[in-house]
Amino acid sequence: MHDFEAFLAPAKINLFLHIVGQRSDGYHLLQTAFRLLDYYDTIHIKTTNTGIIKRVNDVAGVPEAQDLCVRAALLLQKHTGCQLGAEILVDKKIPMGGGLGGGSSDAATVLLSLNQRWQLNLPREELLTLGLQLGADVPFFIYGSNAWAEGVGEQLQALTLHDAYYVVLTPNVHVSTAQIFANKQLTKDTIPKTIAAFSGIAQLSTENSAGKNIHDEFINQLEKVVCSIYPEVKASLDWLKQFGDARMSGSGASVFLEVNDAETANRIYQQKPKEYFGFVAKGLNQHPLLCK
Ligand SMILES: C[C@@](CO)(OP(=O)(O)O)[C@H](O)COP(=O)(O)OP(=O)(O)OC[C@H]1O[C@@H](n2ccc(N)nc2=O)[C@H](O)[C@@H]1O
Ligand SMILES: Nc1ncnc2c1ncn2[C@@H]1O[C@H](COP(=O)(O)OP(=O)(O)O)[C@@H](O)[C@H]1O
Repeated sequence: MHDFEAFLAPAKINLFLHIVGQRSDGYHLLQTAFRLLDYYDTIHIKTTNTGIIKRVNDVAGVPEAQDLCVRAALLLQKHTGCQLGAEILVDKKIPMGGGLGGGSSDAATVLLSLNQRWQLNLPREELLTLGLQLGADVPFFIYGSNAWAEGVGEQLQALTLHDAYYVVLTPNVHVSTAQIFANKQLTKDTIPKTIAAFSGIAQLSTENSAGKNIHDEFINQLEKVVCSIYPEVKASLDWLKQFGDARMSGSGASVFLEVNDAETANRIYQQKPKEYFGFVAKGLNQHPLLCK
């Protein structure tokens, strides 16, 4: 690992997710609130002068050419004409395809770190536009703070959230995002909400009762459809709901419960059935690479 530098790529959860319309290309227009978590992949990067982009470890289920880290580095290289290269070691901790944004976050971390280490100094806005080419969640991870998002997730506004801890469970199923968005049961014309309405509710901190601070008006509209197709997701959500107002993140399969303190989160987590993968995380206010 000599000469490699480590860069963190945090997970995210969607505190709510509404579908408010559909674009002419079929993509759905969303409203969502993204929250960063202190649960990370680590991307180790060594810059080289060979011009070659190379992933130096195996990642189960992700061929090198499809890895979002590699694709992000190649995109940045092509966009800028940069002659430098990079060796990338991807240390995955965030479950893949679990609605926690790991792949998107890895890509954002590569764009942010190589922008510096290759001394490209592209402004944040340009990186946001580049990131969107790799996935709808990538701009959020480049944005730097928790965010209210619209469009397909690329129209971002900073969101101030109170301190909170999350119990996250990821059932061992692969949810197809495309399949869920194509489902006929999905509500696609929810009346848009305002960031002010969400912020008002999100600021309400509950002193004693767990998980009451995300109001019923702000739900994950993909959750019902995912639960009807994947009983494992429903089971883990039902388990968490014993303790409060649990939600699904993104298009699943991960589910989470927000609580006020680490003690409560750990107490709930310790009771989880052994077959569930999960973790406890603190909500972050800023991306670790973009702390002012
Ligand atoms: C719904 C979110 C919320 O964070 O889910 P997660 O990926 O985090 O679970 C994201 O916006 C997911 O965005 P992204 O990760 O780019 O979606 P993909 O997996 O590439 O999308 C797969 C397919 O789902 C459909 N799709 C996706 C996003 C969207 N806003 N409308 C859609 O209709 C499209 O058919 C697309 O081809
Ligand atoms: N570095 C990476 N980490 C995770 N997934 C990756 C990566 N590169 C490509 N992928 C692909 O992207 C898909 C979505 O990954 P991820 O962002 O973890 O989930 P989600 O979009 O559900 O939040 C994975 O199923 C995987 O095939």
